[in-house]
Amino acid sequence: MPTLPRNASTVPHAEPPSLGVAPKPAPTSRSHPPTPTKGERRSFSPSYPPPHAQGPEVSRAQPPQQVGAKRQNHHAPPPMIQGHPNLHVHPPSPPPVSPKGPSNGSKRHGVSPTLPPVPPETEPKAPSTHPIWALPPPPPNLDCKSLVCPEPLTDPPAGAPCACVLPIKVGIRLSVDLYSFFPLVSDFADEVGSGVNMARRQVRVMGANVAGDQPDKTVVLVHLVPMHVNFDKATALLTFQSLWSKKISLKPSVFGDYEILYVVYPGLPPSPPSAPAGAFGNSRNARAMKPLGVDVGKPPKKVNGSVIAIAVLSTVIALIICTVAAWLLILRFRDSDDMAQGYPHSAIPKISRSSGTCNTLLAGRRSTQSGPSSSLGSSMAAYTGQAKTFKFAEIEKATNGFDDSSIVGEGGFGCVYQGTLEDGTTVAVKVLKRFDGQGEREFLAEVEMLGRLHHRNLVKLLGICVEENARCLVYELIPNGSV
Ligand SMILES: Nc1ncnc2c1ncn2[C@@H]1O[C@H](COP(=O)(O)OP(=O)(O)OP(=O)(O)O)[C@@H](O)[C@H]1O
Repeated sequence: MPTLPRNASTVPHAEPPSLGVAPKPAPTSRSHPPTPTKGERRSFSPSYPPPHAQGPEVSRAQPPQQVGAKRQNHHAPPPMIQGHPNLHVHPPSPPPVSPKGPSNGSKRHGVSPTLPPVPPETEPKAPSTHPIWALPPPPPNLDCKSLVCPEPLTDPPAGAPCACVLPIKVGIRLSVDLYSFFPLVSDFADEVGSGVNMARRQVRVMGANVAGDQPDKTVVLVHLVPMHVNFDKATALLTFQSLWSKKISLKPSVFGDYEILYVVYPGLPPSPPSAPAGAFGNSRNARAMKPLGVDVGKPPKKVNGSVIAIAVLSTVIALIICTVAAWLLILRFRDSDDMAQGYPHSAIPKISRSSGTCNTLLAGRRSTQSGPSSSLGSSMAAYTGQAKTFKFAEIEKATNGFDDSSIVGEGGFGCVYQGTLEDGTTVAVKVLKRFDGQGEREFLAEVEMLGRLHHRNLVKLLGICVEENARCLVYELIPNGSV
């Protein structure tokens, strides 16, 4: 941003170039608005609406940071170089080197671009910075004649209550030279006002200057004045955003491309803002700025909900598949184990005698098939004792269908039933309750032992019953007592 002179000491005491208009002494009274010559009015004064109408208001230029007690009044002195109260406003000298040249302005306004520059006064040497050229003041607000507003306050816009107001200060760099800008002040104020949604009378073009070392550009100082004492926070922020997001539609064909330099108001973010995207692009300094800090890398990416759902679903399905596979394996091993024992698990019906204390596992299969089971086949085939092999049906009939009333006792082998064979022989029938390897071994051991041993103190084994799902030992019945 070009350096704008803050006070008279920074302003060169240079005689503005002569434009063929004789300087006039500055009026000293507020009641004397500037009376530029015909040529001046045509060339450099923005058009103003009537004092109380909506329209642009232009007053003395003040640099954005200037804080002082300078009086700003509606009847400002005629345009002058800031700090030179006795000098009339003259249009700035043509830029020393301008691609466009002052021909635009002169063509438009009849000002000769070839006017020879007037040598500067002998006093201080002009600094490299250009002075702010104050623009003609706005028409007086007749309602607030006695109002005196110290910096940074300023007079209210026409139609507003008579109270000093605090303006938003805006710096804008236009891609037109200073000569070309002055006659466009009114249009410029119109477009700024519409860009920030403010009434025309709230926009004051305070001054303009050549943009530093860019003679073909112009820095314009604009005050946006509130209708009341202050802008509310929302309005100020909205204006701030509108400006930085370049919502002002300045005609490129007239003003060229423009650049916001600063927007200053209490409570607003610093200028240029850092939050909005592209805001740095408006600042040459900010472009190269990079905040110091630790690069912690990219923040973790937010996980999509559908991804989580898919992951959970996949896990559940995998768990189900594993469970089913494990269950099938278990079943397979159990079946193979049963097969190894000769008893297909599914083929062993369980008959639970709920009544009585004897929990007997019986073969429920009422098969007519007789003969040893597959697992005992070889062992029973080797049995050469005198015990008879009974059919299951015979044992079942003898015990009245293994009726609970026939139970005479229960041991480790199983339940013992008493029964009567067809030939009238009373017998005690032990029914094997364990259909596992141990039960089978016990069964065989007892059969082997009792088949070979005969003693008066040993109960006599009359026979056995070995069918697919039944293992029974048939003894002579010992009446009246425990054996
Ligand atoms: N031949 C039999 N005559 C009458 N009752 C019997 C006969 N054999 C067994 N019992 C009855 O059945 C009960 C259990 O007999 P079992 O031989 O099974 O008993 P245990 O010898 O105690 O058992 P384990 O089979 O563990 O040796 C006996 O206490 C008896 O009351």
